[in-house]
Amino acid sequence: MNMPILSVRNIEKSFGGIRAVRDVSFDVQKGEILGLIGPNGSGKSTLFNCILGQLKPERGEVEVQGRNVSGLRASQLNKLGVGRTFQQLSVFPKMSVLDNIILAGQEHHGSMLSRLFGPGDAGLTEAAERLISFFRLDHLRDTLAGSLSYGQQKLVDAAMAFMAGPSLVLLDEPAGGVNLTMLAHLKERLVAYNAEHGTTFVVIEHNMEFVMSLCTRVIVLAEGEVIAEGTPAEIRANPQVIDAYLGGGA
Ligand SMILES: Nc1ncnc2c1ncn2[C@@H]1O[C@H](COP(=O)(O)OP(=O)(O)OP(=O)(O)O)[C@@H](O)[C@H]1O
Repeated sequence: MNMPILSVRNIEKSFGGIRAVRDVSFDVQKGEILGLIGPNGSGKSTLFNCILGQLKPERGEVEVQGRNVSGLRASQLNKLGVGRTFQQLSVFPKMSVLDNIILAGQEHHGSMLSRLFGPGDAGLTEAAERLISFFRLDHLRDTLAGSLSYGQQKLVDAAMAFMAGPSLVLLDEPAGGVNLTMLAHLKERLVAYNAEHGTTFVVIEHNMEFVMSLCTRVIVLAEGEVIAEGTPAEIRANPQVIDAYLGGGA
């Protein structure tokens, strides 16, 4: 069995009396697209933030490719090939699509990309243009990001995360607020990126259609605990999962 790209071991995180994440453990293999779902308040964001060093868990460890990364900051994780997207867009509305993506590349200076292309702007511009083409945004290259549709901005956001050439990306509700046509495009491009680059994705998502058709495996959290894990078909048919959603009113 190959070494997992991500190992989450016995993570515990409480806020006062609320045990938001309770002894959660799972592995993610290279190239997987793993969905992390669960009713509102089940601990998904807290778990993401513990993995990404934005919250300090009381207990547990996180390993990336066998290396203990507990306590590392986001910028340090970035250098190890771990990227993320946020629920809230991180594009600068008054900058063009191209400049937003180049700027993201500059922030990842010293990352895999600069090892591949060198740190010069020409390399960054070339890489940004490749991602713009990949997401089929060529016609919007010089358009201000703020004037794009929400779904198009989500594509730019993903391109920005991919500028570091990450091997693992955690996507926080990529489908939120995106219309159906753009959703299909986003999903198709994420699957294509995964197939072309072998990039591993871990996806928090409320949109069941999206998550079940995008992901190769799904983990379900309820009240801070993993209650199920399996293929999308297994998860859809799991009575405990159905109960958790109906009980949680989601
Ligand atoms: N900073 C905080 N302070 C206090 N309680 C918090 C904090 N962050 C999260 N919680 C609580 O921890 C629990 C898990 O919340 P979390 O946001 O991780 O769930 P979630 O599954 O991401 O929810 P949603 O799907 O609604 O975003 C909830 O009971 C929430 O109220």
